[in-house]
Amino acid sequence: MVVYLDNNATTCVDPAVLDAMLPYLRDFYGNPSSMHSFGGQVGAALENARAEVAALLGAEDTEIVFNSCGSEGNNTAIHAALAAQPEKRHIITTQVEHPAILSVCKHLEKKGYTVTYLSVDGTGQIDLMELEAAITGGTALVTMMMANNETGVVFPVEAAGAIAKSYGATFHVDAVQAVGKLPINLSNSTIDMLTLSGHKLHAPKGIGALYVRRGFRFRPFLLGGHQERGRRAGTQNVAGIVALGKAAAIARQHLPSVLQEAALRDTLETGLLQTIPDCEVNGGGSPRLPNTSNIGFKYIEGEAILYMLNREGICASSGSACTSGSLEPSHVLTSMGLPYTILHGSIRFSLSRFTTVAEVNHVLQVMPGIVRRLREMSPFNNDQADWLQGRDLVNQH
Ligand SMILES: Cc1ncc(COP(=O)(O)O)c(C=O)c1O
Ligand code: FES
Repeated sequence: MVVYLDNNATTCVDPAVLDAMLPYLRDFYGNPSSMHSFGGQVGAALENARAEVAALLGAEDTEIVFNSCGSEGNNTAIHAALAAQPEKRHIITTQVEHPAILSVCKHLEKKGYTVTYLSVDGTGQIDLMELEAAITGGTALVTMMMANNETGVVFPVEAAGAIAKSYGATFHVDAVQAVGKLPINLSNSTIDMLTLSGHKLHAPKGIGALYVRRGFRFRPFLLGGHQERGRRAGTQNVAGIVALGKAAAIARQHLPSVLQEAALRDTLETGLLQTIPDCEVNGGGSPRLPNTSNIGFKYIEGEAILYMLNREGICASSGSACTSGSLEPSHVLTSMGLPYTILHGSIRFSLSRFTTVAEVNHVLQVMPGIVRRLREMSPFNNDQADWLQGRDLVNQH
């Protein structure tokens, strides 16, 4: 049995989504831009999908631009915001964004842009006063995530957007983790552009969308053909778009019962906290996504926990060094100022509407034993241990 609790990394394709897309791989292979009706029927499917995605976001159909993934959406949005106000060379983002934002910002700094990275507190939350203090009339863009992929912490985006608007800055939101998990209504919103990604909401990988508010002076990132009303060149991923449309329709139906998902997450979280000493919920003091639980188990390595969980058929993840291939612990947890023991011993469980009570119970059954065994093996089993005092040791992991 595989217990899949890594839904913030990616999700399974909903069987209904697969059924909807298959005909567009097998039978209806026409080009949606073609003049003949064989292609034309494909074009109609695209527009239906666009309407479904728009409905999930409370947007208009024409405000949805299909693309390949969340990373593309984020890159495009930043590019478009800077092109819309080329005289402004200041960007505001946060320290805990996804690399698809942070890497672009680092790159832009080398090109002469100034970037402010807003800090977060111990609960993973930003301070709007810090945004107020940083923003000026010269700020081209404020970009932040709606919900954090590692901790699930939700940012007050509408309030941040109101500040951005009052200074004339473009406001972009990376909602890759939020879409389908939180209600979103862009019809009355401060958001100019919003990124989503299909594979986080039970559509396949390789399809995404960027919402671009009507009237926003958008400059395309990919130049070429006139697809997507000239806003994203390239023959569309028709099957992927149909899949995203179906996934959006299902997500919209499912939204009212997202609270049940939160109940299952809470069962997992409180169960672990009750049975395992010395652990805490990262971001627990902030509003969070209903599906995410990031827990720090002190004195042991997250990677060791993942290894043991894997042997039990349980998929989870850690935002720390080894899994991401870098030598640093999670930039999100580091920005929260968490102690080293937590930084290295944190595990993210992320659920979906397909997660069952039996799966959660399985985790609750095996986790206490795993943590106990690892702690027995660990020489570092209290906060006073010498190794914790030596900062330089941390980077050797
Ligand atoms: C918050 C956030 N933004 C962007 C992305 C990138 O999305 P994609 O994998 O579709 O490029 C992810 C994926 O992990 C994410 O969690
Ligand atoms: S983060 Fe991988 S060993 Fe510490």
